Amino acid sequence: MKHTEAAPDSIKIGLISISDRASQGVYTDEGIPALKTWLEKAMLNPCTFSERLIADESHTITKNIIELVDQEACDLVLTTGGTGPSRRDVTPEATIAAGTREMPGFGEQMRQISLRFVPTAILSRQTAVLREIENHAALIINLPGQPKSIQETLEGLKDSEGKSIVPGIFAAVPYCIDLIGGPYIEVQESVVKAFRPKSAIKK
Ligand SMILES: Nc1ncnc2c1ncn2[C@@H]1O[C@H](COP(=O)(O)OP(=O)(O)OP(=O)(O)O)[C@@H](O)[C@H]1O
Ligand SMILES: Nc1nc2c(c(=O)[nH]1)N[C@H]1C(S)=C(S)[C@@H](COP(=O)(O)O)O[C@H]1N2
Repeated sequence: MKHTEAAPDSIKIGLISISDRASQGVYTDEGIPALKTWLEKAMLNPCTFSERLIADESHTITKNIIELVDQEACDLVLTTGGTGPSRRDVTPEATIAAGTREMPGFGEQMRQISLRFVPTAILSRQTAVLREIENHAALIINLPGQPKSIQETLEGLKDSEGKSIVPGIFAAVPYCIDLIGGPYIEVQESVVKAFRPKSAIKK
């Protein structure tokens, strides 16, 4: 469906929580709820979510990303967890295996943002990729596993009056999805301000 003022494009979003313990029921998964809560607050488009809670297994992560893009036609896939230096943290490599091209700027910006919250931000190896198949493409982004890091990285750092100090990575997502031929994403400006060149803004 093409964008019109009356009917914003609907967007399909895949959410993957990657945690050995949450997937085994040792603790309750907070990753998917935190992702959904933030997206429901930020997105003005109607969204359909496909959710997966899986262990830190490389093959399973790659397979789930590919299924969400190729079979469920997701435009955007967000993962949470498994980006650190522990032996079991394999999300970045599994994401790269599912991608056709890497988008390193997302990881770079996330580490910059996260350094404003935790000195251990540099321990996250998070990245992003495009997966481009015939007639469809998607953006896949890794977020760290700490549930609070989801809002921190997507929304960025704000002052006490809500003014942006460091923009969150979601600011660049709508234009990236435009460029890969996906739906026109509109976001709640008070949550995150999307950056698009003037020529790409639809009235
Ligand atoms: N899906 C989740 N739900 C709730 N809390 C989580 C989740 N993932 C991580 N956490 C919390 O964030 C901390 C750091 O996340 P990290 O991804 O490094 O976990 P981990 O030590 O690899 O363990 P696991 O994969 O079993 O969650 C965890 O120790 C846990 O307290
Ligand atoms: N915004 C933010 N980024 C963060 C964190 C956090 O709490 N907030 N935790 C850091 C820590 S302690 C680690 S080990 C790495 C990797 O986390 P992961 O293995 O849970 O993905 O993310 C880092 N990035």
